[in-house]
Amino acid sequence: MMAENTIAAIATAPGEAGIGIVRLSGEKSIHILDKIFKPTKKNSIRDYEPRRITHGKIIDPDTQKIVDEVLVTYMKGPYTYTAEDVVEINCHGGMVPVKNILDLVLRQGAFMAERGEFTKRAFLNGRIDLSQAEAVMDIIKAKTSTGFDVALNQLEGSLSNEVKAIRHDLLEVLAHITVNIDFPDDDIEELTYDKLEQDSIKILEKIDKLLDTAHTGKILKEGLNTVIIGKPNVGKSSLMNALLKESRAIVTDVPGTTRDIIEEIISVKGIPLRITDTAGIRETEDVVEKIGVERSKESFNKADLVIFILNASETLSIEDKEIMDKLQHKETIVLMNKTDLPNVIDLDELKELLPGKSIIPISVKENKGLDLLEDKIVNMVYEGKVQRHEDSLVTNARHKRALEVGKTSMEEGIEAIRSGLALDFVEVDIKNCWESLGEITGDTTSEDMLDRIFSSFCIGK
Ligand SMILES: Nc1nc2c(c(=O)[nH]1)N(C=O)[C@@H](CNc1ccc(C(=O)N[C@@H](CCC(=O)O)C(=O)O)cc1)CN2
Ligand SMILES: Nc1nc2c(ncn2[C@@H]2O[C@H](COP(=O)(O)OP(=O)(O)OP(=O)(O)O)[C@@H](O)[C@H]2O)c(=O)[nH]1
Repeated sequence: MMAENTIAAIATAPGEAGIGIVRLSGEKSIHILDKIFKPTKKNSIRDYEPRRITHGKIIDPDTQKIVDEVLVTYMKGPYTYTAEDVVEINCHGGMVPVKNILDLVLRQGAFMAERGEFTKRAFLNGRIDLSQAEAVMDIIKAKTSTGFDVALNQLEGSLSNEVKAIRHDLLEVLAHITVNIDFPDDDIEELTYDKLEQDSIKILEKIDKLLDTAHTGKILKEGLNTVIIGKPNVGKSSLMNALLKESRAIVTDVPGTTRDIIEEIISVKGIPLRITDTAGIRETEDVVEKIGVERSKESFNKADLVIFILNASETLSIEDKEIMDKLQHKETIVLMNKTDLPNVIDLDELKELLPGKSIIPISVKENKGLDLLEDKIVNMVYEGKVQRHEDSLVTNARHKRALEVGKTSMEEGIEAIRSGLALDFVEVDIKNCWESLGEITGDTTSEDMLDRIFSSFCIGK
């Protein structure tokens, strides 16, 4: 099933680089290449076997000007990334060669690929399912190697296989029901309802098991929004630096903002902590005012985790207590820093002020207690539910919703079975569940939804 248009896009990131790649996919790929490529050793690209890289020059057929010296590969469908004919032109890196070659192939009849269109074609042509296509994007966007592992796992079909297995079970139940609707028999019916209930409960349990991985999966993929809070001089920056040093972290300035919101991503045993901080606020002396500043308020409200730092060598101040008041409904880890100095904080009083919060004594200066902090974060994230990150199968909010909707249908189905409702009612619920789960693999996903999903991809993917 070939799409009509041959599409083209720059596949590599913009900017200075060793090599840049322009990729084409579709029936006319080779035809277009033929018009603009002059191989060094042969007369035509067709003289070469597919999947062999070929040296030559891209020449503008209108002006006969050399556009660049390149290596090209053509791959014959259907055994390619998109399952269509694919051509990749490896030119010199940098903005000019890729842009000129893209312009040239567009002039020769290729269409500019939409975001995610190569991967969309791989999906539409049946090479991968929807959750695998989404995994490609997660791979590109991964911020830690654990996040990457989870996405690669999904690309390999870990989630798809689970979902397919559940949908298979659902079909069996549906077949069972159909037989009973078509050949109703009172004697068998008693038995059937019992078996039906058991089978349905088993399916529900499988859905629940998948849903249990969603909490961890989301964090591994998107990171834990974290705010470090504490009055001036308690050691916030020191803690950040200490964590950064241990994590070989990826530091990013979020582009498009006025430099004042800085987000740093720290990897704590593979868990990405997205630490947002507002640079300007650091200069304000007044802690209450700090929290009052709109932006820090926002990041505080949004935070999944608050790390609150106290200075163990100073008695609790009003500022400390004002921060504590705001922590009640927040997942918080309390750090008593500077424990290398004489401790003057009354631990019992502190525990009373911070009911239910974990309090960890540390000394950033002497590098003590940081491992306890890291362990605490790891435990919080995994919640004792998922043991290894490989088991985090659900990482995507869309998949989670589909599972939740499927779960509700299944629960309604079981309820209908228990109330002894007619099989037609049960059938509807189970069918609904089957359809919801099909949205994960893309079997029952609407056109609109597909457009929405792929439009969030990178250009050239
Ligand atoms: N140059 C280049 N590098 C790349 C990609 C690419 O498209 N081009 N990829 C893009 O993301 C990734 C590799 N992913 C790919 C996945 C499947 C196929 C593919 O041709 N699959 C066929 C044939 C397999 C075979 O028989 O050898 C298939 O599954 O039918 C190619 C690349 C990473 N590196
Ligand atoms: N003795 C001791 N000093 C520490 C420790 N951690 C940090 N400090 C020192 O405390 C001072 C303040 O540390 P910072 O990390 O700048 O504190 P901060 O909370 O970021 O300060 P502000 O940016 O003003 O809010 C520095 O001189 C650090 O060297 C510790 O565990 N023990």
